[in-house]
Amino acid sequence: MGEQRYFQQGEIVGVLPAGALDRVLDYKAPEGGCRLGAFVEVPLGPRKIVGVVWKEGAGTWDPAKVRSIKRVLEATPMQPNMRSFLTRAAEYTLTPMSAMLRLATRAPGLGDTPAMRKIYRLGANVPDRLTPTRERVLQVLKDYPSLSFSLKEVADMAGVTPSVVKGLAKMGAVVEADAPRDTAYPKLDPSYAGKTLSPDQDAGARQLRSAVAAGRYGTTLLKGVTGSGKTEVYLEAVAECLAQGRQALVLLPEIALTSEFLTRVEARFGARPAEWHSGVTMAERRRAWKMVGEGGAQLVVGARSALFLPFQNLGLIVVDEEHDTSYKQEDGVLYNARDMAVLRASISAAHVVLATATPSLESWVNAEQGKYAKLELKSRFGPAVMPQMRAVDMRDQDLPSDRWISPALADAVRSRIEKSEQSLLFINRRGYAPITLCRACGHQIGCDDCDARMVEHRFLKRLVCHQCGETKPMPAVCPSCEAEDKLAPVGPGVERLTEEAEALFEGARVVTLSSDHFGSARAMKEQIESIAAGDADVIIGTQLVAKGHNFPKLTLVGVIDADLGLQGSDLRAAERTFQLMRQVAGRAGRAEVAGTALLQTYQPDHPVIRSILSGDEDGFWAAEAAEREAAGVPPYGRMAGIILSSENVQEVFDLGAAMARNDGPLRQVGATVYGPAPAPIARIRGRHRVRMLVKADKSVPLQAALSRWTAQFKIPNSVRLAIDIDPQSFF
Ligand SMILES: Nc1ncnc2c1ncn2[C@@H]1O[C@H](COP(=O)(O)OP(=O)(O)OP(=O)(O)O)[C@@H](O)[C@H]1O
Ligand SMILES: [Zn+2]
Repeated sequence: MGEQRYFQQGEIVGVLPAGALDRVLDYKAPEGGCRLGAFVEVPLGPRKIVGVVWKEGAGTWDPAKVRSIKRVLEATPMQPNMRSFLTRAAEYTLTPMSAMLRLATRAPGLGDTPAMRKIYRLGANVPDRLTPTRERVLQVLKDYPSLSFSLKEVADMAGVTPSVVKGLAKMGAVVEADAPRDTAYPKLDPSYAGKTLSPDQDAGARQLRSAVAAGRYGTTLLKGVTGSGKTEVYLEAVAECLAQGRQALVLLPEIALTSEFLTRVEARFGARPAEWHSGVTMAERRRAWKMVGEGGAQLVVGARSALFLPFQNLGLIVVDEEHDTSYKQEDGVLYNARDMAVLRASISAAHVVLATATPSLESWVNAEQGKYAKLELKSRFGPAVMPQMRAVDMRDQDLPSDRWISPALADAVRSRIEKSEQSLLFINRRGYAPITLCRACGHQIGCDDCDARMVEHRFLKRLVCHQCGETKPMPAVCPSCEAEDKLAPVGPGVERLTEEAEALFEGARVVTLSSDHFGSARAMKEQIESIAAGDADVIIGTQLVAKGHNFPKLTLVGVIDADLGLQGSDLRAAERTFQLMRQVAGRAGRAEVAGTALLQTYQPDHPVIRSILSGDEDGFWAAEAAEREAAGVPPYGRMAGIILSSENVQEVFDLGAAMARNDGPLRQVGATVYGPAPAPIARIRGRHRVRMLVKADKSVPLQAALSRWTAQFKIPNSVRLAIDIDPQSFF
């Protein structure tokens, strides 16, 4: 990376402010000058905000009136390829540049002066009296001359109280010094301890290694059945990247998966990488951000926002479980991390590995068309075989309306308990019951601010709105007719299923895995580890368990409601159900004993259920692709969701109608706008919501047309307009 252009003090530069005005503004370079790309603090009105020196100044202002940059922040200047990434990501997602830059400056304490900490080293003086505790301290410092210890660390290692160390410092036998708080991550060694790979895995690893070694942009779809060892294979791509001296990023869809992954990285490379997600401390996040920028972090494991870290020399991005819907950010800046990973890699000459057992249709089509290279692992690693999948036809099962575990499934669970094997019962619904109904008047308890029912959570002892997060206690009487003792739960959630399982399988250890049940990432990690160690007989879980976990004793998976995802009008309903069912089933039989998956369904002949059971994946994708192509929807056509919201219902409908009428810029490129219509969830947090859908051919330059279209309207401050390119959800 070459040094970027330098501006002398007083030269006019253009600064893009983060998260404020969406414009590059002129400032004077401060005392000492600044480089292009520098992170700076500038005055904006009465405020001070962080920005980046984006380009030369426009010079259109009276130089006497141009204000000066306050100061240059301690951070490596942003590189040109990061600036083009942000620019292109903003163009693609129709996001204001300043909001985009905000994603790239989300380092806690970025504006603070570099934090220092006290470290302790061996001093020149000899203490007047050498007590055993003092001797131990000096010995520790002698043993590790290259480490910088904090007070607590030396004291702990020597097994003394901090005052002993302080005492030695007073005598000059120990030196107290200031050192920067953020330090580089320990070196990862690419040749530390590779596993012996199976022939299939080895061939895959070679293909990925040479793709990374090529040093050019490319994307590989790594499709491997659950338990085939995709992680082991892509870690070889990481090894190659590190050996090339470039940085690597691994994105995981779920924080709960990081801890197991970090352990595997440590086993492979001898040290732990940097971590970036909402579960790490502020101090650690600041360290990660700084070190990624300075090259002191070779590998980052993180959530989607890690894509906006200031990598200096990015050679590889792995998107694990690439089909996962959580890669789509549904709040604020609407972007899909999988697509943005491809964009960032193409700008940085990096390789992308999309790893999954059940690809998204988009990626499957890209691989079929040759845009992505394809790599397949068709069998499980070692003696493990793929689970058998069978339907339980619920029409034949004798079950009262407030029970959900069929006799057939219950028998299967019992036989596993007898053999000390584990069973997993999967239900994709948090809480106790989705509906609370008054049996006197039929009223269903809803959220005050949203057009949504409140979900009873017994564990939290509250009713919770899954749209806005609002909670309230269960009322004593019906809020509508005031009848007493008439409120009843309707339908199952994970907590209610636990209750049923505890009653059915007396004496068995039943454990619930749902995100609501853990106060911290650590608590969840411990629960997952204890299950893996065999401390549970029956696991009741939501979505959380479907992803990536390894429970060696698990041999049975029961899906309580396989039909759940097939309802609704989402164009991806079939795809999602297929992915989810195959993923959940993939938790079974990952070690020696073969696994079975039982799907409870009322529609065993539904084409999607049939293809899930038959395991004819390519057949499923091909049929799904043909249907989408015929309908001209993604990935064969382009779509954008337009969501207008306001507290005033008339205002959103009026604006929506005006937008639909004045669709000239869209029609010009052959795009069509549908709507406006009330959104399926017509009110969230007190705001009324109206949706429109824009459809176009794949070749249409949709973003430009959308910009011209929306620019025609004056959007009142009370209305929020969100444009969702390639929408994944339609609520
Ligand atoms: N070559 C190997 N040597 C030793 N163990 C291996 C090897 N390959 C895979 N394994 C083990 O097999 C298990 C499954 O591997 P891994 O988690 O990588 O599979 P996966 O394809 O990512 O599965 P999923 O899609 O279900 O997440 C792990 O416990 C892993 O350590
Ligand atoms: Zn609500």
